[in-house]
Amino acid sequence: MTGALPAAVPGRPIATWDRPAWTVAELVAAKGGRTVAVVLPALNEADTVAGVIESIMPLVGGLVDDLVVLDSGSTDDTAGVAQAAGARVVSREQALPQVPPVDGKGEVLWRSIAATTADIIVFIDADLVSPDPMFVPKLVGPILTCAGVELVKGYYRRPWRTAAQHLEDGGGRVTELVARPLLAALRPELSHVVQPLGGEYAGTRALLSSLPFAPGYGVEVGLLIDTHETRGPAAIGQVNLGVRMHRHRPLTELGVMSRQIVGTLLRRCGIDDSLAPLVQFAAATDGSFATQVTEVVLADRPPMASIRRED
Ligand SMILES: O=c1ccn([C@@H]2O[C@H](COP(=O)(O)OP(=O)(O)O)[C@@H](O)[C@H]2O)c(=O)[nH]1
Ligand SMILES: O=C(O)[C@@H](COP(=O)(O)O)O[C@H]1O[C@H](CO)[C@@H](O)[C@H](O)[C@H]1O
Repeated sequence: MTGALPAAVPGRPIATWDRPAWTVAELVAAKGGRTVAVVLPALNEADTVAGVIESIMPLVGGLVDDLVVLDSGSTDDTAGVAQAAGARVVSREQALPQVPPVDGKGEVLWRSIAATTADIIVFIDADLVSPDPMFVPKLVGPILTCAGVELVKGYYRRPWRTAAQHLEDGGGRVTELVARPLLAALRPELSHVVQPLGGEYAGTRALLSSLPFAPGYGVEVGLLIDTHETRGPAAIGQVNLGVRMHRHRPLTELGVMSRQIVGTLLRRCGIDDSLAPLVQFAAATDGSFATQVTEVVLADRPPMASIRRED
């Protein structure tokens, strides 16, 4: 069922489904008693979260057993919009009451393991624009049909709206300028993962609850490296989801994201990080430059399996 594997690179290639052809009915049959949860991490996504939920709702009750929005401390109406669209909304505090929450994407993905009991968890970003309803089926396909696969990363074209509203590939700036070059340098066996930072991926509960979760935007690269380290390349798959469009943050915010990703990546590779904050410079209208300092936090959350829960 796999597509053509990528050309051989150092280490074993990652199993790649370039033209996934499973039908939803085939996947429902393949579940065999396993349960599937879809989790949308959401921080102030009131504008887009309903559209993402609507793309998944037709699967609820069949392929999907639980559709959860893990609210990341939103100050807009993300929770209200998500609930009205039919998702179950869980706050960080509700997910794990006995552990005070910290900010960041990694925190909500970690807490989502406690917020659902599903055997397979699919993460889908809540800032997607017109997501394809087949994202979730394609992501769970390899896990449901291919024994041993425990983490499936989505990959896609990432068109970028230019001023002329033309679509041209240009998304994934941190992926192309930071994550991919650093992985080539430090973990070449992961060089052929097309979207190492991609926010659309599926994992088994057994895997996800056994790993630490890096904070903030380091979570994806941390899980990818840890899965490779602990389970080997055969546990990782990647599947072509077609086209993905999302909200694009300004460069300064991606600089902060990059600092987090670099810190996590270095630490996972046994290289000390200075823990120095990121200092950025914003040009003022009078020609001067104002500094903006952002601290980096690299403390992981421990594997959820090690947390005693107050049920
Ligand atoms: O502290 C955070 C930061 C991000 N997110 C969510 O994680 C996903 C991806 O984050 P973002 O859109 O900021 O990354 P980008 O896709 O722009 O690179 C989105 O659904 C965010 O709402 C979150 O839940 N908590
Ligand atoms: O890939 C990237 O370079 C960044 C930023 O993407 P864009 O340059 O705004 O398309 O997005 C990554 O990081 C996000 C946060 O973890 C994820 O949600 C995206 O899926 C991931 O691609």
